[in-house]
Amino acid sequence: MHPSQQHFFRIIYPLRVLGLGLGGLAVGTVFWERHAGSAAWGFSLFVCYLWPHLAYLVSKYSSNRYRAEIINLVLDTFFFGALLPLMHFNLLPSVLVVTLAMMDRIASGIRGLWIVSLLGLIAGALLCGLLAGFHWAPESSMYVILACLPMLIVHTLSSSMTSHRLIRKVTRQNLELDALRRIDALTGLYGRGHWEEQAAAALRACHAHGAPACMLMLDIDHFKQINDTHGHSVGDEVIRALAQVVRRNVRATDCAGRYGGDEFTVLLPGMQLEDALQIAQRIRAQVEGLQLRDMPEVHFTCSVGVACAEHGHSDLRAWMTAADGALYEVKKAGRNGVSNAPVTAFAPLV
Ligand SMILES: Nc1nc2c(ncn2[C@@H]2O[C@H](COP(=O)(O)OP(=O)(O)OP(=O)(O)O)[C@@H](O)[C@H]2O)c(=O)[nH]1
Repeated sequence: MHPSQQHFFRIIYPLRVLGLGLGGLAVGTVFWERHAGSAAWGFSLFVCYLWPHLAYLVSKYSSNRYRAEIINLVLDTFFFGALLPLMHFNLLPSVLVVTLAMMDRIASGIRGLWIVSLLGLIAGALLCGLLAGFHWAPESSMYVILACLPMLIVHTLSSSMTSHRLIRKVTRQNLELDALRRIDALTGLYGRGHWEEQAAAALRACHAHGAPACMLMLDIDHFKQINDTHGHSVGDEVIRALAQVVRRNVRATDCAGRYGGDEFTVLLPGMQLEDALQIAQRIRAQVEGLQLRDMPEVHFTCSVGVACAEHGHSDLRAWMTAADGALYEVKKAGRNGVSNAPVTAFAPLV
């Protein structure tokens, strides 16, 4: 059973007991004022104080509990409809019963429930009106108004609490979804989208006030061969191991991401080229010395392109192209190395 359905079954019984119990107070006051007969009293006592327990037992022992509970919800409104002519359409309790019942059914989110319930309510009112007669006495006395208040107050507060819980749950799930979007599942490094956002912000800071920043672009050498020789799961292990090396060598303020496949990008805000090259060399050397625990015979290396943010980079793509160009140079020169994009002198606009 889906957790949301379990929750639905858990709360519907106490809510029905409470709602109908308080509703019975209002109905009873109207009946008392108009000296209702025993049939009307008997019916309202059944609806308000017996039916909630009966509905619970019916759904509990039903083979399809969800369906049984939906039928119960429609039957609820059929009974509410029947109470309207018995109350001679006393205005306040009638309006409250119809409005609150419809509110609950709309809020349940169950498709079509409110419309079927509305039909059930009209059917109940018509049937009971035909049997007991249609009498019209809409004035609500002060006693009836007072008797309606508990139902109104409790319903309003419980609806607000439900909305409050729902909003908190949706907010929490949105945060979790956001974390999933930001983090690469295989390596735990940032994913491409988040990394690009951070890198674009660093480039904007460079344009705005000359804040330095460097980017490393890493690619595992002959990774396809590793996959082909040892299998995809060893390939994944290699990716994870490289990610660990990257993580060990960056600061908390840096942003290390897996850009896709066997390609990694590291953003180093506030860093000059010399320092960035040192970090790149350190990562490259540590990757060269890596040994997988279960596959010590697998060795691999990586190539790194380094590029500093420049005013001449019109956008992130241009900055990444510079780092990619440096990476290409390393690959061309035989791999397992580090290279940087040529630094262009900044010519101020006149
Ligand atoms: N195991 C594994 N393989 C992946 C994953 N994503 C991409 N790949 C593979 O990574 C390989 C990438 O190879 P290429 O970038 O074409 O080239 P390479 O073999 O690394 O060669 P060079 O980059 O030129 O040194 C492809 O075979 C992809 O199928 C992944 O998540 N796990």
